[in-house]
Parts: sequence; C-alpha cells; structure tokens
Amino acid sequence: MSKYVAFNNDTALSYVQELGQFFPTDSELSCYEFGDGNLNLVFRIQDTNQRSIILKQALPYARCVGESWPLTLDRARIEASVLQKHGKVCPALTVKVLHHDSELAVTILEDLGDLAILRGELNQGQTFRQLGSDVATYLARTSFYHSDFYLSPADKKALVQEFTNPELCSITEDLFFDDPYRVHERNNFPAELTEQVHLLRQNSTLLINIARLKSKFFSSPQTLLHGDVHTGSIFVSQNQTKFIDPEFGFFGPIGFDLGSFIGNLLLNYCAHNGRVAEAPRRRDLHTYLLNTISTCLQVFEQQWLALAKEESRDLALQAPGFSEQFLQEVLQDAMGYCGTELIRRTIGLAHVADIDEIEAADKRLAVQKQTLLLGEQLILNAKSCRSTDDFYQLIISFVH
Ligand SMILES: Nc1ncnc2c1ncn2[C@@H]1O[C@H](COP(=O)(O)OP(=O)(O)O)[C@@H](O)[C@H]1O
Ligand SMILES: CSC[C@H]1O[C@H](OP(=O)(O)O)[C@H](O)[C@@H]1O
Repeated sequence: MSKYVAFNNDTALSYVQELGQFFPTDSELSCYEFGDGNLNLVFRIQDTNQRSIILKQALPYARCVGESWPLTLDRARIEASVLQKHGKVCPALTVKVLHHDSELAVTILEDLGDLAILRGELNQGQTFRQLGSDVATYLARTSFYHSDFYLSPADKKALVQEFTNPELCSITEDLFFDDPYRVHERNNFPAELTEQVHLLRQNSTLLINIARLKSKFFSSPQTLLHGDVHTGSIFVSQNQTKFIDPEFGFFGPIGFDLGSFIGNLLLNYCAHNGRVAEAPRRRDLHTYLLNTISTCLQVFEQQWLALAKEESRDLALQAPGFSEQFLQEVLQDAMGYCGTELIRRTIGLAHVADIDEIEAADKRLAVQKQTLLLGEQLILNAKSCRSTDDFYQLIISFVH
C-alpha cells in the first residue's frame, strides 16, 4: 500500500518535525503553503530565528487544473534526481536538495527566499549583470557532463532509462508542438489574433519545421535537460543565480533548454513594448536583454567547446572540428525551440505574466502579434544559423 498523502500546513510541519534534521530541537516552527507554479504544492517551514526550509510536494494531478488532469507523482523523483545530478557538476547555480522521499513525492530544498524569481524582477525592470553568463555556465556544464562526449555509453544508457519521463514529456509535446498549430480547447488567445493564428497554421514550411523540432525532441537523447527553463524557474539576486524546478527533465536535445531561456528573454523584450511607456527606459531594458542574450550565447559556446576539448572521453567524438559542427546544430535547434516557446506562450495554455499583466488590451494585443511573428520567423530561419553571431544578428533583425 502506498504511504502517499497530500500534505496541508499541519501535516507538512509534523513531517519536518519527525525528520528532526533541519532545526535545533525544541524550535518553535510554523508552516505555510505559497506555491504559485502550475503543478505542485510548495511550503515554507521556519523557526523564530530566521532559519527556514522549503518542502515541495507533487500532487497526483496538475495543481493549476485540478483532479481532472491526473499526473504522475514520479515527477518528484525526477526533479530531485535532476537537481542532484546538475548540482554535482554545477553546484553554485543549482538549488540544494536536503532530503527526498519518492513515495510521498516530497523534496526538501534550501530556502532561496533571499533571492527573487527572475520573471517578476524583469517585469519590474530590474537587471542582473551576471545572468547571461551564469545561465550559459549552467547550460554548458549540465549539458556537456551528461552527454556522449563525457559519459561512457553504458552509463549514458542507464541514465537515459532512469530519466525516462513520459507523462511530463507528453505535456511538452502537446503544448509546444501540437496545440498552437491546431484548434484545441487548451489554447487561449483573443479573437483579434484569429487571423494571424489561422495563417500560421496554414504555413506548410513552418509545420515541417515544427515536425523536425518535435521529432528531435522525441528521439535525440543528447543530454539530461532541465526541461522547463523559463524565467519562473530561475532565482536571482545581484550576485547569485539558482535554477529550480526541473521536473520536466529527461534526455533530450541540448538546444531545447538554451532556446527556451532565450525565448523567455524575448517574451520579456516584446512585453516591454506594452509595459514601459518612456522610450529611453524601454531602450535601456531592450539593450540589457539583447546583451544578456548575446553574452549567454557566447559564453555557452566558449565553455562548451572548452569542455569538449579538455574533458571529452569518447575517442571518435574527439575528431578535430566535430564539436564545432555539433554545436552549430545545437544553435539551430535552440533557435527553433526558442520560436516554439514564443508561440506556445502567446496562444497556448500556459501564458507568461510579462504579457498577460499588460492592462491595456490594445497594447497587449500588439505585443502578442509581435511575439507570434517573431516566433514564426525564428523557426523559419533556424537552419540558416551557423554561429552564435548569426543567432544574435537574426534576433536583432526581427526585433528592430
Ligand atoms: N527553493 C525555494 N526557495 C524559495 N522559494 C521557492 C523554492 N522553490 C520554489 N519556491 C517558490 O515556489 C514557487 C513555485 O515553485 P516551482 O518549483 O516553480 O513549482 P511548480 O513545480 O509548481 O512550478 C516558486 O515560484 C517560488 O516562489
Ligand atoms: C500544465 S503545465 C503547463 C506549463 O507549466 C510548466 O511550468 P511551471 O510548472 O514551471 O509553471 C511548464 O512550462 C508547462 O509547459
């Protein structure tokens, strides 16, 4: 019999007290639930001396929809294990796992409450100098050390099995590659976008590119991805960056995480057109976002190629020039996935606050038209991207 039970504030608190590991004995503890994500419960347990931990628990369904959308509890195991694997190769940029119980689908994490979620900060016009290089470092190190360049074929195949994540992958497969391109009740966009959406769905070249991206998502186990790199999955301060929430993790194409991240910066870029009235301020924020994208691409490339040169263990993959060729394809994939993130966040089920919180309907609509068009252009032009500079110049040519 399963011991699973969904916690409330009281039972989460008792569970932590029984573990007896995180606070001095006789501490006066309190607990409250404050999750704002689409899927899980998140509790903070704290004492009266500023000590606190986070308890995250998966529900047997998607929290944002309810029991009508059942969802595997195994996502908690996947999330904790990805964090442990990524934390080994990139400890400074990964939230720490303090405890995990797969049967209860519970993970206890370090409390990052001194930092803030990146999406909210960007929406308030905050900037973070180290963001582009930190994200690049996380993506380069986690993707390289879980790739065929580094792992033995046997270890890699065992890990691919351990991180098979069919139910969560199926959500991504539906929301990124199917729903936006067909009529579906999960989609969500204003009537004024109908004509643009209709044209998008009739673009046969676009649909072939979407098919290519989905096919690669299905069957390209290049590395252990985070699987859901958006600006709501990154905590930041002026001197720290921490990744959380990799429950969509699985072995997939390296370009998926990189493209998702850049897609979220571009969603924020376009949203500023509807959020920030003063032109000079808007220009500064746009410049910051473009510089962050440029830094992220360059540092990712530098670090990935350096790791490939110094740490590759597979003989054939060390052939001179191969890692550069491999990386070029990663960049093309990233540009395509970046486009799919822009489109699905505009007309699919899961939107972003960057756009949805724009109060004036006409300004919001103008932003939605821009993100849809930008997404389409990035997907259509992905194959012509041969370098990080090409990637950056293509973005510039579409946003200006
Ligand atoms: N380690 C943490 N420290 C502090 N707050 C956290 C931590 N992990 C999650 N949270 C809070 O809980 C919210 C939801 O967490 P998230 O992991 O994104 O949940 P979901 O899986 O439901 O998307 C985050 O936006 C953040 O406010
Ligand atoms: C019903 S899942 C929709 C969407 O939510 C996930 O993000 P998060 O849990 O971090 O809010 C993921 O991006 C899914 O595509």
